Amino acid sequence: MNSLSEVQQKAVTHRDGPMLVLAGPGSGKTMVLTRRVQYLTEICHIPPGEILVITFTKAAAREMKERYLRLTNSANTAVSFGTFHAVFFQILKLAYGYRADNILRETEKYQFLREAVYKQKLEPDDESELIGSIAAEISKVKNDRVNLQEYKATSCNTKSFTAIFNEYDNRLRRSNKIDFDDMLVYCYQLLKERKDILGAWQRKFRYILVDEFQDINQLQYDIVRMLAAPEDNLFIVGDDDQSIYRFRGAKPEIMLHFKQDYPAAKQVLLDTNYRCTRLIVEGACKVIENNKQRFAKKIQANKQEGPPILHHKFRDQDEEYECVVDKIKTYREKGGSYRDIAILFRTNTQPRKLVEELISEGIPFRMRDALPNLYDHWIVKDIFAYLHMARDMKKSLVKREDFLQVMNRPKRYLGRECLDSEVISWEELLTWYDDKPWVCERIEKLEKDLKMCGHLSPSGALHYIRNIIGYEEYLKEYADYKGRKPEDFFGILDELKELASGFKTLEEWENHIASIRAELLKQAKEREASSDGVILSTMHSSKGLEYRIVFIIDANEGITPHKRVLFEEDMEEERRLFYVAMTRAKELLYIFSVRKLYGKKAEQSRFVEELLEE
Ligand SMILES: Nc1ncnc2c1ncn2[C@@H]1O[C@H](COP(=O)(O)OP(=O)(O)OP(=O)(O)O)[C@@H](O)[C@H]1O
Repeated sequence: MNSLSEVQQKAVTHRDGPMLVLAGPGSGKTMVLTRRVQYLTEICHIPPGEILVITFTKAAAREMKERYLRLTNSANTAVSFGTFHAVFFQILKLAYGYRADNILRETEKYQFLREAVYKQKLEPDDESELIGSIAAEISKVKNDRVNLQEYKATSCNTKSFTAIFNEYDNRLRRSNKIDFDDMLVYCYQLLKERKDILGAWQRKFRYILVDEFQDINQLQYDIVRMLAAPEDNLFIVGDDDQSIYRFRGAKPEIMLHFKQDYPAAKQVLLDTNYRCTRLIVEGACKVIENNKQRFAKKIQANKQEGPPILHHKFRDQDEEYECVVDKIKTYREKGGSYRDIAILFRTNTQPRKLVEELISEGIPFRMRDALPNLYDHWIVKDIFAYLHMARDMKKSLVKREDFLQVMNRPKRYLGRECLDSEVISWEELLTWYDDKPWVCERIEKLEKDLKMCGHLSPSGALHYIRNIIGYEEYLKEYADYKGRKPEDFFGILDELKELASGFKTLEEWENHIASIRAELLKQAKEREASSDGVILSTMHSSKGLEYRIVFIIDANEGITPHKRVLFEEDMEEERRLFYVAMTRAKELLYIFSVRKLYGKKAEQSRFVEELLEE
């Protein structure tokens, strides 16, 4: 067992009242929390049932409980380890008799929202994107306790949003369901209105410990404050530099202002990193020091200097991923385990090509996040509709469904009524519109373009569809209408072109797509069975974890930091994310950038520049 440092000891043995433990990465937060619970039960003789440890994820609660059981050498405990939602649901369960089947499942949620969206006749191009952003907005409204009447929506027009919100909420009530946000809202209302119930829970949980406090939102904080009163035995642990959930409503300023809410609060700083070698700690600190909104602190490493952080710039992703694969193979040949290695990236769409590379090289891997399928994106579906039409032109068998998908992308002024058979007849189309020469002109151009496309490789056809057929122009207008940057949509086309390169025919490409799909399914099944595999994770999902070797890939502007960053506070959050990623490495950290991304010049990430600054 590790012996505690002096400051760790001070935190662990704090007796009563509020306490803030500010901690750097790898400084032993989990260890301090578990040791403190042990101290409270074994030394202070607090009944274990009076202690509540709150974490952000189920996995963290499980991990914390297991570590505590190992520490105390026991098989079970009455200490409660749970997420905010689990704890608040327990309170609601007792008050209202809710059962687990009252909790709305994710699939039901999307079904309810989808139906509400249909009623508004919004006709989005990307239905799942719209539903996702409406779901996030509903969650924000509930969590921030915003008055819906005064709220201005961003996912769609405010009138439709209000109608969708109400429809969704009524649907929940009718089916006697609550969603995850309601758990907080209802719990807050219950404890606010029923002093007797609040009193009972205050007596039950006399000691409350909260992990990852920097990620708390307003509603969670308000409830925790009520529960902790009047004794205020609130022990909070967090690292403001690792706050990465602002987009989900986390308010790191709550931790920064904790001393104002609790002037009597004691505070300690765990500033020694026991995880990473010294050069990794120094590099990470150099980057994070560029943030202005933070508790000023100096983190030092407990470990030796170790090898330097290895930064390398590659020509393109092909060269970059080849190097990742080579290094993994070499490490493995020297007897290392795959599971010692993590490859971290900013967004979960990033590693598609890498995944293909790992599959073809036979390197096992485990993904911590689901990989969204690019081929399910509406833009990709449009492109494939064109590609299929171009292929089918040769046999004069262009399908109605493909034609319908893109007939007005770009605008050709065509109506669905002009098509009545399953296979397109160009003559009939021209006859239908013979009184509209400008439409006929467009039909003839499309026919000619498709014939042309039919002779090209997939990659050549993609270029043709984008530039000659005018799909890029259509996307520009679409982005304009949506108030988005066209680059957001062009990125999908760029990525698709990259994936298409090397395939001579559409058939060859589609066979490859099918085999990758099958392989990913197989891998997902095997994931549970075999535990050895390189870890592939977004930076967000890597929080709290540690690996001997870490690769941060595509450290480029537009990726990390993400291109959607608008304000300085978002940039600081991006920097924190990069800092979290860097501090996952125990011994070896590779940071890779590319000079060309999807065929275009790419700038190295500003975070790399900050790291390399003299
Ligand atoms: N006093 C200590 N002496 C030696 N090793 C320690 C000490 N405290 C913590 N460690 C080790 O340091 C590593 C990091 O600890 P832990 O995972 O608890 O950090 P953390 O603060 O939760 O990190 P993060 O916030 O970055 O996820 C662990 O391997 C832990 O065993």
